[in-house]
Amino acid sequence: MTDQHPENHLATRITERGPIRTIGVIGMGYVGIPAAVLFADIPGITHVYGFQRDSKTSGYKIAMLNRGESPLKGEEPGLEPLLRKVVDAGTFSCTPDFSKIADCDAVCLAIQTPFLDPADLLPDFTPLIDGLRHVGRNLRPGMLVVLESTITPGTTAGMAREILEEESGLVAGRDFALAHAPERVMVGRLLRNIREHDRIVGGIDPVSTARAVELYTPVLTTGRVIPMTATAAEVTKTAENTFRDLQIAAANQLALYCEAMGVNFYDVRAGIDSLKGEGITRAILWPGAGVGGHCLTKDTYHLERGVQLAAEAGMSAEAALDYPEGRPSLYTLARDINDFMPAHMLHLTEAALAEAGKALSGATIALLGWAFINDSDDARNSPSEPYFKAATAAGAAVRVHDPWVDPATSPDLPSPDQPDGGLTMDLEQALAGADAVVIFTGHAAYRGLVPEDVKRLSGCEQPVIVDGRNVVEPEEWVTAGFVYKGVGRGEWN
Ligand SMILES: NC(=O)c1ccc[n+]([C@@H]2O[C@H](COP(=O)([O-])OP(=O)(O)OC[C@H]3O[C@@H](n4cnc5c(N)ncnc54)[C@H](O)[C@@H]3O)[C@@H](O)[C@H]2O)c1
Ligand SMILES: CC(=O)N[C@@H]1[C@@H](OP(=O)(O)OP(=O)(O)OC[C@H]2O[C@@H](n3ccc(=O)[nH]c3=O)[C@H](O)[C@@H]2O)O[C@H](CO)[C@@H](O)[C@@H]1O
Repeated sequence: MTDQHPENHLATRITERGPIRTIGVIGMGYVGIPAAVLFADIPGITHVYGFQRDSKTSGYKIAMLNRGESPLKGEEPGLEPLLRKVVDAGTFSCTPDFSKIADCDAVCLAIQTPFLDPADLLPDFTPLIDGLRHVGRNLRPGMLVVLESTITPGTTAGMAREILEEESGLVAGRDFALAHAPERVMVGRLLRNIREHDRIVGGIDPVSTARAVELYTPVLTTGRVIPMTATAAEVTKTAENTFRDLQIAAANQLALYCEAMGVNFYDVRAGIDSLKGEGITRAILWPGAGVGGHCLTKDTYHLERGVQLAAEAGMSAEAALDYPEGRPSLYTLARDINDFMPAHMLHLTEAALAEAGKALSGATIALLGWAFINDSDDARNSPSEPYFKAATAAGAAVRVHDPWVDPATSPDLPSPDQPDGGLTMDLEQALAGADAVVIFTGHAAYRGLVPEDVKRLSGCEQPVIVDGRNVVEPEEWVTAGFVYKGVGRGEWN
């Protein structure tokens, strides 16, 4: 007998299975580890398996986690004590044995989804597909499968569903529940973000959504669950970062206009920001040397690809995208503007050196900041990198400093072929002989730079400073004999 209402079939299977007691989280990384230990700390949960493949690069995490030690870099308040608590309580264990997925009521996939090559902007779903196959082979009726990874809209109801059904012989929405619940964590506040941020939860059908809401609700403290469809959840995640990137691009473009008109962007920003009130406040962000990191540099392209795939999938006529003929996407244009900012920083450097009677070729540049974000060692997709490459190609000698990024442990070095990768944590070493000091990251250490000290350390009669994060006070540096340029600052010499 074919069930006219497959979701009722699923509801029956879920009822038969009862409340969620055993959970699996695949991918013991920045997202998976906090998710797993928070699940394991919920009263009534019997066990949480942290599934981690025993790979060369990450297999070491298995033993570490089972000892109650976190393999994550940097400070994560509360994480290790909670990990130790649930390991000691026996409610969490890490394993490479995927067959234990069959014992779970719910399985979450928190696997990385990098872009293979920034040039083609296509995501590398290989690790995620491998994880989905492991789940499919161990899938049981009534189970809930949740994708937490950041994915292209359409992936949950499309590729993921197909793989799970192919591997299991079961039918999504009839035999098992399937949903997407994107992560909004930020490194340094993983546990807090999961507990306090609202949680978007989207199923491929209402029963799947309800089961996913049941899974995540006990984890939240001040956050609330926001239910929707799986594809809407995928669009929400990618669009929330697309919008942030767009807002930054709007600030960057206005900063370029202000420079061209000899106007101080920060005066204009204060003016715009003074407009307060319901419906008229402006969300103006900050211009800078560029946009880096793992989220904003990619999520726009996930969103764009989602629209493209929907069109190619021949969605119903009304789903075809209606957009001004031949016009580029506003969002990819925003990406282009943000990706232009390192080039703008080089133009500012060249102009400032020219005012000091020097050329870019043959100049020595102290590039301050390799991390993509303030007071962090995270250098993923750092805007400093394209600047470093372009300045070096133009004949400048570039010395990179960052007080947080340790050359000995950093996977992304300015020039790996150099003994220390062209990166130093010693500011005096970086400043020695510099014709130009160029600030790329708003580290607190750079806010306290004293112009006279920097000039002395550089040994340069008329040095140059280019401020990409508005962290120094122009007048102090001009008075100390620097040629000053700053993003959005116009003429200050
Ligand atoms: N890190 C963040 O701040 C953050 C924030 C929001 C969203 N996200 C998204 O969450 C996802 C995970 O990101 P992350 O930072 O935790 O990645 P990560 O690289 O830190 O962790 C991924 C883990 O999964 C493991 N893994 C990969 N393939 C596997 C497989 N087939 N089976 C078992 N384990 C496997 C890896 O070995 C690694 O330990 C990504 O899609 C990312 O975009 C990350
Ligand atoms: C869970 C998740 O996905 N979280 C994301 C994560 O994003 P992230 O880690 O990439 O950090 P961002 O702060 O977005 O910075 C990115 C780059 O943009 C530059 N920048 C920033 C602001 C500005 O006004 N002008 C700029 O030029 C900055 O220097 C840096 O290079 O945290 C944000 C909250 O911090 C979240 O909103 C965002 O969803």
